[in-house]
Parts: sequence; structure tokens; C-alpha cells
Amino acid sequence: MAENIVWHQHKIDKAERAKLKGQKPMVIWLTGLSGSGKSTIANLLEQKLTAAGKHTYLLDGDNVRHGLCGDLGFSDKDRVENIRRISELSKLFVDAGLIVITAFISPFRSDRDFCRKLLQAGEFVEVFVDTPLAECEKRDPKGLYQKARDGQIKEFTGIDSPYQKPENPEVHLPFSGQTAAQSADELIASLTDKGFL
Ligand SMILES: Nc1ncnc2c1ncn2[C@@H]1O[C@H](COP(=O)(O)OS(=O)(=O)O)[C@@H](OP(=O)(O)O)[C@H]1O
Ligand SMILES: Nc1ncnc2c1ncn2[C@@H]1O[C@H](COP(=O)(O)OP(=O)(O)O)[C@@H](O)[C@H]1O
Repeated sequence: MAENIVWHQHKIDKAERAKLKGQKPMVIWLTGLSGSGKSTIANLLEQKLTAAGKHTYLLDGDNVRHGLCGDLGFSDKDRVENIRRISELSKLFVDAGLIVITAFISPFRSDRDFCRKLLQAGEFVEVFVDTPLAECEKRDPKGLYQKARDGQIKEFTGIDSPYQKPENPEVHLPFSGQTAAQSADELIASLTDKGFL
């Protein structure tokens, strides 16, 4: 823990930056198994929000693990640290006035709740991309499930590493054969209905 650190209150704050952008800053936190569609839906969501004049930033598991979290693996401990860093980063981006979209497996409830608690009420929107393991495994877009089944990847989520489903997400996207575009539309409609957008 750092000592002798004093918080600086800046003259320009989140409310002022949000006003300038004409939007409500928040984190739209997509969680779900690998292959559930988080990245695909997050990209579609970001395109739609950008077209509507919103200023967004998409944080994606694979990309962040190339840089900020490049030193982390997939043990429980490393996943906790991964989500802790993403949560702190998301909070800074929300402070900058952005609508942050995140696409991490984020398998542990307590880590997602950590991010929720870092933010103010209404700023954390949990979206459960609820695609069953069998469907994710059928899609297997990166061939990782096959590798996990073959024992080439250890601690793979859903196979030999746990995924704790959200109990009360702001938005639930169960898979019932719809396309990714339909899921993105459903998400936007739900965010609008619930007053987040
Ligand atoms: N062991 C294991 N378990 C799960 N996922 C694995 C693993 N090894 C590599 N990958 C790839 O890493 C992506 C998940 O990274 P995340 O940062 O989202 O994971 S976590 O939130 O820290 O659990 C995940 O990307 P997505 O498929 O986009 O979810 C995988 O491509
Ligand atoms: N309804 C759907 N929603 C999202 N992705 C879908 C859907 N149907 C098929 N897919 C495909 O499933 C794969 C999901 O991969 P991805 O978006 O990378 O998931 P994740 O980020 O959760 O690992 C993509 O290849 C996508 O085209």
C-alpha cells in the first residue's frame, strides 16, 4: 500500500466532461463464457452507439491481455487481478465521461461486484451473455475448447475452471438461436427501456 498520498480534487470533474459529451458515463459489462458472443455483441453495440453520437471505449479480454494484463495467466488469482485492473481502468474511463463497454469472461461474481462497488449507482450495467456451454463449444471460434478437451489448455472456463452466473444482471441475453445482430438490438432496446441510454 502506498503511504503519504493525498487525493487531488481537480477543477474539471466527471459531470462537466459528461455534459460536454452530452451522455451519461457508465460501464456496460458483458460477461459470459468464451465464445458466448461478448466481443461480437460488444462491437455491434459500440458501432450503434457511435452512430448515435455517443463516445465509447471497448475493452476486450484478448486485447487487454496483450498489454495492461500481459503478465497474467488464467489461474483464479490472475483472473481476479485481471478484473481488478479492468475495473479500476473502467472507473477512470467513466470519470473521463466515456461509455465503456467491456467484454471479459469475468467468471467470479465477487470480481464483477467489485467493479459495481467502485462505481456510482446506475453506472455499472451487468449484461449476462447467457449462451450455454454446448453452443459455445459448437462455435469454438478460436479452437480453444477443442484444445481444452484435448488437455492442451488447462484451467479453461466451463471445462476445468468455474463460471459463476450473474444472479441479478441488469440485462439477461439468453441464447435461443438469434443472430448476434438481433442480440445487439435486444441489448440496446433493454438499455433504453431501463433508462441507461
Ligand atoms: N484457460 C482459459 N480460460 C478462458 N479463456 C482463455 C483461456 N486461455 C486463453 N483464453 C482466451 O482468453 C480470453 C479470456 O480472457 P479474459 O480476460 O476475458 O478472462 S477472465 O475474465 O480473466 O477470466 C478468451 O477470450 P474470449 O473467447 O473472447 O472470452 C480466450 O480466447
Ligand atoms: N447470436 C450470436 N451472438 C454472438 N455471436 C454469435 C451468435 N451466433 C453466432 N455467433 C458467433 O459466435 C462467435 C462468438 O465469438 P466471440 O464474439 O469472440 O465470443 P466471446 O467474446 O464471448 O469469446 C463469433 O464467431 C460469432 O460470429
